[in-house]
Amino acid sequence: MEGSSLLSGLNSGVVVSLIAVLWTVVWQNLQHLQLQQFFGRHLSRHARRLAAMVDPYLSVTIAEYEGGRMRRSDAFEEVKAYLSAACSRGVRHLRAEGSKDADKLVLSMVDGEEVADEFQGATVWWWAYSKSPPRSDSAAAWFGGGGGGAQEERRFYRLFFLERHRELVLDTYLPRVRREGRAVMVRNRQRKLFTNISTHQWSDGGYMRSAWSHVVFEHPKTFATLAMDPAKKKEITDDLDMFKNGKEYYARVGKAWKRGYLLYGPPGTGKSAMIAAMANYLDYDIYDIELTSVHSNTDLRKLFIETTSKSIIVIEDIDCSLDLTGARKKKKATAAAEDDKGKKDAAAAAKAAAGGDKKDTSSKVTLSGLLNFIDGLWSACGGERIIVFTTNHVDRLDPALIRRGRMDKHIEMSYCGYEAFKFLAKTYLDVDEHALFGAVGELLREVEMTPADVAENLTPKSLEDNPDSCLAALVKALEEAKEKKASAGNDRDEQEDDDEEQ
Ligand SMILES: Nc1ncnc2c1ncn2[C@@H]1O[C@H](COP(=O)(O)OP(=O)(O)OP(=O)(O)O)[C@@H](O)[C@H]1O
Ligand SMILES: [Mg+2]
Repeated sequence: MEGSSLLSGLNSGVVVSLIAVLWTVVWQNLQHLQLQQFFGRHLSRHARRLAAMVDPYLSVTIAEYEGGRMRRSDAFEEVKAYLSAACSRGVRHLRAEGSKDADKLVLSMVDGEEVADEFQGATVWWWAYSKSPPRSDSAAAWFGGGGGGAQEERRFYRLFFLERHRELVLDTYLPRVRREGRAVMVRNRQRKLFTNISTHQWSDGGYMRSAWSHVVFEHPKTFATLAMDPAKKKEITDDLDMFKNGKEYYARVGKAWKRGYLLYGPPGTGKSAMIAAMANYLDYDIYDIELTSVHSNTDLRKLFIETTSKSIIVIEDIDCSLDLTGARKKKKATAAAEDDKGKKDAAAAAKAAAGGDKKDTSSKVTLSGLLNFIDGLWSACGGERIIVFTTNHVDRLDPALIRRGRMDKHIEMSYCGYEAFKFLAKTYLDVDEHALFGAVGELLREVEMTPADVAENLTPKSLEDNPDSCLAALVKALEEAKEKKASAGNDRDEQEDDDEEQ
């Protein structure tokens, strides 16, 4: 009793100083023994515990998931990035991830590691730890496959500091950590291409890490290699610039910071290529949603909430992946099956028809669910998102879906014109002028050929190929397409005559 009252009577600051002196002596001796690395960590932890008896430590815990576990915490990522710089100094066991620079690694502490940081004369300690998710092993095994790794543990960073540094740490140090963490993240950022994990594989109620899995996005397509009318291209890049720099504008007019693009046109006209070019231009991530594997409107919302800002959310072939208007739509899609051009829709219609009977595999995402996804209350979460829909048949889409305000900009991707051809010739063959350009221009006016087909014809197929042979191949392909078109026209005329006679 006497001892404890004596201890409590002492000024806590004096005790800490005493311990610090003792500690320095022990430390310097240990250095000679080269055991500092090993003992240092353990002793420092014990010394801290001892000191905590008289001058209590406070702690702040930063969890990987917050807000009802719906979204990965930004603060966690920022602390992780901040510590990656500190890590190279004092930590012995590190976790490594790839970075933008192919030769470099981004390092972070493994669980159980601790690192000290100095700030304006105060020492603070960061400790990384994790906890197992509270659910059964069988459920964990179930979700093992997805890139989200649902069986993985929940991770935390805990910051310890002395009570007398409370204000300094909370008001100055932590905001600085977040700021610096963000700067490190920008430096190391690799762009990612996300795809949604089928909702059938989501956890039912248990702890779930992510609804998305991702790969590093490394598509080479840029606006510089996208063949289209230069004026149109400029219009699109200007629009993207306005969006990217429009934070204040959107706040002023009271709109969520997002923009919808509808890309429509025949297959092979560069819709997907345009999305890749947009992502490269803006330096955004891409979230590619496969709607057929989204089970319900609620799941769609969850997917949306998990997207981060500075991203492009893409739904390709929107008319095929969603049965927007029920039975009427299905009939239309089946009719399209007879249409030569609608091969893709036919496959999708067949898939929808086959899937329609099996209740648990069909998507129950509805038009209203999708509209809510685009401009409901949730769409304002996070900000700075572009939503892109692509379709081959714009006329099949519900007007509500594509009205301005939802899909703000409609971009038609069309067959290859002369300007686009010249651009492709320059890109693929490095020629600005050629005797065959005139013939190609003439033919392109008469037959419709997609930029994808033109590009394929201009691609050298062997070492002997040169601009002359590639352009000749293109002219040949265009002439064949013209003949085919003419004979198809003749056949149709004959058929019509027969019908009339009958
Ligand atoms: N305008 C273009 N400029 C340069 N390359 C193009 C262009 N259009 C298409 N291509 C090339 O043709 C190929 C097919 O294009 P892409 O996949 O973008 O077509 P799409 O419009 O998305 O077709 P689908 O409707 O079938 O999805 C790509 O390799 C792309 O690089
Ligand atoms: Mg495409």
